[in-house]
Amino acid sequence: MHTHRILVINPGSTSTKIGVFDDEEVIFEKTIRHQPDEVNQYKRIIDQYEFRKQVILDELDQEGISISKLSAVCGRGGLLRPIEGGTYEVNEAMLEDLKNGYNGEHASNLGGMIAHEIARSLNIGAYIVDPVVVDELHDLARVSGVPEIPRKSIFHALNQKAVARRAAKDLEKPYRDTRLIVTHMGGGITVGAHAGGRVIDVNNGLHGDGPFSPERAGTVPAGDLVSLCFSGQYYRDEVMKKLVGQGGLMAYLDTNDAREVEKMVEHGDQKASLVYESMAYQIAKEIGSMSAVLEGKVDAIALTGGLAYGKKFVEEISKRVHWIADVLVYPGENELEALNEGTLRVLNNEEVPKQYPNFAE
Ligand SMILES: Nc1ncnc2c1ncn2[C@@H]1O[C@H](COP(=O)(O)OP(=O)(O)O)[C@@H](O)[C@H]1O
Ligand SMILES: CCCC(=O)OP(=O)(O)O
Repeated sequence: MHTHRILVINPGSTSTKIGVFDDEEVIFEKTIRHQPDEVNQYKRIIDQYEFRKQVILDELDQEGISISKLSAVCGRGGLLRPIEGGTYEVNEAMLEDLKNGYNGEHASNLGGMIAHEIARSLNIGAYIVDPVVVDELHDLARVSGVPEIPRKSIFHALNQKAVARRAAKDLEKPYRDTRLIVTHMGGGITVGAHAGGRVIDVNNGLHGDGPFSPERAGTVPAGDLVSLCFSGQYYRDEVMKKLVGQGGLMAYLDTNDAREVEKMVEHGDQKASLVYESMAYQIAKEIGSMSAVLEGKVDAIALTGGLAYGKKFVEEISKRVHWIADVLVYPGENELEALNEGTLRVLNNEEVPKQYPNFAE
């Protein structure tokens, strides 16, 4: 069997991560961090398309990796309609929903689109794996209190699933039989309750739900938000930016880089200390709430994402939740590997790629 060379693309809110794999072996991996000004100059996520694509092509070029040798390209999937997990072929219906941001705006919308463009020029397959809209919510979790606003499943599905499988392996149990609270802490933060191999509850990490994050507001007092919206002071886009992009650490400390915040804390900045500890406090609260979802039967709490590199930050969370279950820490994420594995399963004919439905038909 010949080797499959796969390019995987993971656009996140604060970074673009890329990897090139020969079968399971990574031959190139790079995280390109974006300054807030660099991405915030674009009004809409779709406007970042050319910039992010060029960044990827330039990195490959600098590394001397020719795209002509690729067998497939895989991108992180974005804010599509709710679908089950798995590997999907990028098709026209999907491209349409990604372009229009069917469920909102997030950098992951660009993953499938860029994968498609690169793949099309080479006449090879383009895929997405476990997009951020994977929906396995328990019906109880959907009820918000306002019938017109059901709760939605928008989260780091790809890494939550990958880390949950890894934690289950470390606990020497099948994932299906493991009850976990997985907390992904990146540009956005999501806390998921995993039971029976499904994420039965999770905060919507994008649109004002759960802890605040390096660049998102999380849950805010709803009444005050309504007043702000109708104050006549802001356009819709401006309020949205306060929730996504300019919220959280960005709003209080003018940076979405937790390492910068840690430096401020080290230098005795009281405001930075309060805000950083408050982010850990809110995460711990969300973990506590997911422990109630799992009725206190929790095998482990897994902390992952870029923020999980911060030792003190992890301690701040752990000290408030370690009584629930053991805390396992998996800093960074396995998203590139997970994208590659999902694509390989299709190229090796172990799995048939799923088709994103044409909802217009
Ligand atoms: N070594 C580290 N220590 C503390 N925080 C870190 C470290 N590395 C990355 N981070 C923080 O993690 C966040 C980004 O996480 P990441 O999972 O890469 O985000 P995304 O994929 O959403 O862009 C940033 O706030 C970044 O500063
Ligand atoms: C939309 C949920 C996924 C998410 O927040 O990803 P980032 O942390 O990469 O922005």
